[in-house]
Amino acid sequence: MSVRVVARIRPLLEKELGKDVIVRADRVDDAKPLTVVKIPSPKNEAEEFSFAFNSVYDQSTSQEELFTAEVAPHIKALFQGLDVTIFAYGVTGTGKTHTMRGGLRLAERGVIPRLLSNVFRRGKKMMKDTNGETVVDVALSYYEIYNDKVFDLLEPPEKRQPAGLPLREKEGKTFVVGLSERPCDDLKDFERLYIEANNNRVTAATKLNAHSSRSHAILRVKVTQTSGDTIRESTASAIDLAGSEDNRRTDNGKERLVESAAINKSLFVLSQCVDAISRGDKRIPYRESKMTRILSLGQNNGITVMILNLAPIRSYHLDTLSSLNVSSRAKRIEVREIENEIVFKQAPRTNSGLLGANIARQPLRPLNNAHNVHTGTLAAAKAAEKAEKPDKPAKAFAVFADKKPSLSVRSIPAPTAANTSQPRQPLLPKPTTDSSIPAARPSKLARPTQISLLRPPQPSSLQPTQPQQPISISPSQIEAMVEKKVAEILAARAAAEAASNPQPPISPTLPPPADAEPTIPEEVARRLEALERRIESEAAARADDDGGRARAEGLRLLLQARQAKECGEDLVALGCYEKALGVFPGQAKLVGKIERLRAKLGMEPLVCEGTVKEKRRGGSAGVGDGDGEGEYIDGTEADVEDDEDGSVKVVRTPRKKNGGRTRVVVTEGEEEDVGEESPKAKRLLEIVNSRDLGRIRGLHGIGTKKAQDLVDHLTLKGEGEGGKVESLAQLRMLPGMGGRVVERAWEGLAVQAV
Ligand SMILES: Nc1ncnc2c1ncn2[C@@H]1O[C@H](COP(=O)(O)OP(=O)(O)OP(=O)(O)O)[C@@H](O)[C@H]1O
Repeated sequence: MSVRVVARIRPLLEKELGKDVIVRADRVDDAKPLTVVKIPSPKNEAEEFSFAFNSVYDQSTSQEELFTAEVAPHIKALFQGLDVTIFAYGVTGTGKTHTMRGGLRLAERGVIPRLLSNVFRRGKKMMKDTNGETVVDVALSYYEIYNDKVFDLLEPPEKRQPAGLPLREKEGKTFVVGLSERPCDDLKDFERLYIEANNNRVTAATKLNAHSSRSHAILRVKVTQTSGDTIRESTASAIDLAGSEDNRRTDNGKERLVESAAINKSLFVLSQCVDAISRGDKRIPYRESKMTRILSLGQNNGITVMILNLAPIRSYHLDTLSSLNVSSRAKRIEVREIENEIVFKQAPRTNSGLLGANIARQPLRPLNNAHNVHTGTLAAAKAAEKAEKPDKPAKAFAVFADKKPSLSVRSIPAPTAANTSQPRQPLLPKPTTDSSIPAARPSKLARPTQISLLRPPQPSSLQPTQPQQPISISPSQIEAMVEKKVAEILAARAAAEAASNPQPPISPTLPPPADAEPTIPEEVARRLEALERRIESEAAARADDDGGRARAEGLRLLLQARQAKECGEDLVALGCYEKALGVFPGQAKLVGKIERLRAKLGMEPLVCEGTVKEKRRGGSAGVGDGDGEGEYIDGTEADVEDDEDGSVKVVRTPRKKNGGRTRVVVTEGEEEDVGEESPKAKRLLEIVNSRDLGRIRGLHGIGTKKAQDLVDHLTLKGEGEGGKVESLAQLRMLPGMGGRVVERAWEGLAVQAV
């Protein structure tokens, strides 16, 4: 379930030679490999955003290098029964298809043909090594998701049903019903099938890419190992996602626009899923698109590698930023899992084969090893046996999930074996908002796995409590907290010993310590250790580019809001805007957008001072949710314009005396209007309260009848009973008005005022 995220910057295409290159790969220090992507701020060239990944591949990276580093090491795991998913993500024309499929020449072949070649080679070797006792079969399925419909690419297009193939969830996995599967004996077989199938895939020329994929293509390679009466099955999925695109840049016609809307929507849902997972939301919106259902990012068992494809030039600037933001969040899913996965309660099948120099991956959870083993086999029986014993120590998956890091007993869910009917477990959050954690954080693999069992924690650098909090505490505070935690742990141990309780006081799900040494129980030690690393890396990241990160986050939210608006997802857009306001507090245009959306959705107006106070209604996501995303950008106030032309402008003004937090649009008597927007609001109310038919009729969107009704209503009521309208909210409640009418009238005033 770990997600490894790597970025690949493609070289300049011939037509791009001489263009302005703005994306570059970098390293955290000279001795380290490339792990950072740098890109200037869209507004201020002098300022650079940094995004850290598990690995970064620059323009010079060959197909072979990428494959060898990122895919080849997982083939062993595939044969150990783990599912492997590799997917390419990025804006249209950035090299996803090149990465996954590649060219026909040997050196140009992409991940997919190389994967198949390796699978066949390994399968043959296995059969040879076991003198034919183990038989390895490979079968392929290949399908596309086009306009949110699933079509089998191994079937001729004329056989397609317009509605496409349905999806079903079974045993925690998503299946395409009626998908064909073809046995495939060797590379030749594969190439024939694959080339033929690709001809069935929908592609078209757009302005940005002569052969743009208009669908998401999913190749599934099923590896079945039969050995005596045991069968082990695992699947490698290679996914070439269609690229997100800005229709303003692609000159798309009607058909392309429909495709594009479907592509953008599904990619938007994917980014929402990534966000929801990284926030630790209970509800992950997988089901909102077929692609996300199938990808099941973070829900699927096994290994997932996300390859972010990037174009290096300026014309992709905002799109590049947007995909950098999404993917760097996806990386967080992996980071959190790395921290949670070191649990060795059962004898694991080691993944030593994954210990390549480039692999910063965790040993997989032991029970993952039972994945894809058919019931009836020895391994499956063993897995089932384990699953049936809830009292057995299980994977401490929720290390960061417990709000209270006290030493209390936590019940730990029984592990999930693959291909069982376990419902999907919502992922637990890694509560950092960081989008640029230094990728050089040490791999857990590099650490001795027993260390946390035997080694007392080092108090000076551990962070003991409140893992959900953003890291904003000083080193001395950390130290004090650590001292306290360690004291607590020791006290608990002493109490337990005094009570002659042979069990460690922390968690009865853990075995007693190997000796009577005052060691910290494994789970706590592990937790502290993980926190220590997190604090180190986050502090480093924070020191590195605190403000830049916050701004990048703000921009990402604005871009996301815009995308959501385009998809008609007003509620989602509102949530994003409100969060962005947390980053760019008091920003007038942003407040205007929020107000209009709230009015449109029939919600109360925003009440805001500096950062927005949450005022949820109708499920809207608010800001200030304590995840640190609403942090004020230190030292400057950003004035952000999310223009209708799709660009996002960031204008910085000197910090104001009150901390740069402008009070804005306040209604309903909570505070008088003091923000920039207030003149408009006041002016609107003044016109309404004048009861002057002519003036009211002059308001945008208010015709003669509405104006007359309004005047009649106000005249009928005495001042105390609503004869005077005090706020926009009150105005919305009047007969014939409503959110949309008020919004339009207000918008009209805004236009006049400029
Ligand atoms: N690493 C690379 N080396 C050389 N050429 C590349 C590389 N990556 C991409 N290209 C070229 O860039 C162009 C666009 O690449 P590709 O079609 O793979 O983009 P894409 O992301 O799949 O686009 P879409 O989403 O529109 O399908 C192609 O001409 C491809 O050959």
